[in-house]
Amino acid sequence: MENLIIFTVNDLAKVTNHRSGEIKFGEKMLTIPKGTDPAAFLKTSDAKYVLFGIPEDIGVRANYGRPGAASAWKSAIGSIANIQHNRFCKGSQILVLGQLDVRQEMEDVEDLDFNKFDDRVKLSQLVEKIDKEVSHIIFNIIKSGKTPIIIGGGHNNAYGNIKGTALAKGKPVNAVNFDAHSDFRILEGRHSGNAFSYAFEEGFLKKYFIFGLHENYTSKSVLDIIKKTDDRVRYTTYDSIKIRKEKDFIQELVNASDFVQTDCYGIEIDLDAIPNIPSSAMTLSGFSVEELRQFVTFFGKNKNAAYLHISEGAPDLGDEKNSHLIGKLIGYLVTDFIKANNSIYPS
Ligand SMILES: N=CN[C@@H](CCC(=O)O)C(=O)O
Repeated sequence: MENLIIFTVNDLAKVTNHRSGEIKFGEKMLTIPKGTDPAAFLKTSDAKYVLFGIPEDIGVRANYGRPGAASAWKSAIGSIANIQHNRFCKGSQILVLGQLDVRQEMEDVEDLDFNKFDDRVKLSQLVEKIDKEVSHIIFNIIKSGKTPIIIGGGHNNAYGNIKGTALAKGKPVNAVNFDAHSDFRILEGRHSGNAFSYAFEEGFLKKYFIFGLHENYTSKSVLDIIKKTDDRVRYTTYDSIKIRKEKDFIQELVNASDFVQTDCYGIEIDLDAIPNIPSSAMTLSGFSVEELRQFVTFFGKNKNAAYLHISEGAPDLGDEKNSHLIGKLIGYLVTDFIKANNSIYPS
């Protein structure tokens, strides 16, 4: 895991705002001790959950999107460190592994232009490079018996999560994706819009459920492909649940769960499904934060939940004075997941 920037105990101290009489997550979360091999430490650590950041937006750039998702990790770790450690959720269950080292790659893409074919090829090649690193790190976390909590980055990283999980489990895995988009676009070179189609095509993804697809942003060709693979790829639309009210939110959670829980599954979240959250494909219409939290709680309390990935949040695209809000939202989702997951595996 050489392309990893380890999050040290000093880094944690810097982002934790200490107050007397209170205990914050930052005072309880574990870090990799200096000079220790992270892969070896993972195997011996008591933590059940491993926090891993991917501060990149190269996949978003390769998908003609608006950069900014690289800033979510910093915002998230700053918020998570300041959550209260109490009877409801304990920071000591979390090991903060660190972030993928994408500094050079982020510099390399600064002047690339999506409209130029050669630049697009370069962007996709860099996404493939990140895919390899992500899958290797996720493989190591899962092999050590821990549950990864991944903070993106673009939704391109779903590919590495799925591949790493499948390789660690020795079989293809399932995924449930809370998203306005299918990310099942054609195999035209890697980007943030085709993580699931690549993982499916390459045999790492067995069954895939897209929860809350926006009908306006899903092409006829993708809908046709999904229709042909109904035994393995299914969806429910946001419009059918919240606008036309043809379907019930809770019943749809149950349907999605019945579909994916037959095997290990990843929980994928794209924050562009939530109104007003700064992201590349930001929207004013979509599920509420509370519905997203219910979704995470519902899927997190299943023994087959293998990981949680929160992607596409882009504090840099939002109001400078409130850039902490995405981190705060991510903090809620992380603790919802841990609380739900703990209810099936109490420590
Ligand atoms: N992961 C997001 N994929 C969406 C949004 C693209 C964007 O605007 O960034 C898609 O490909 O449609």
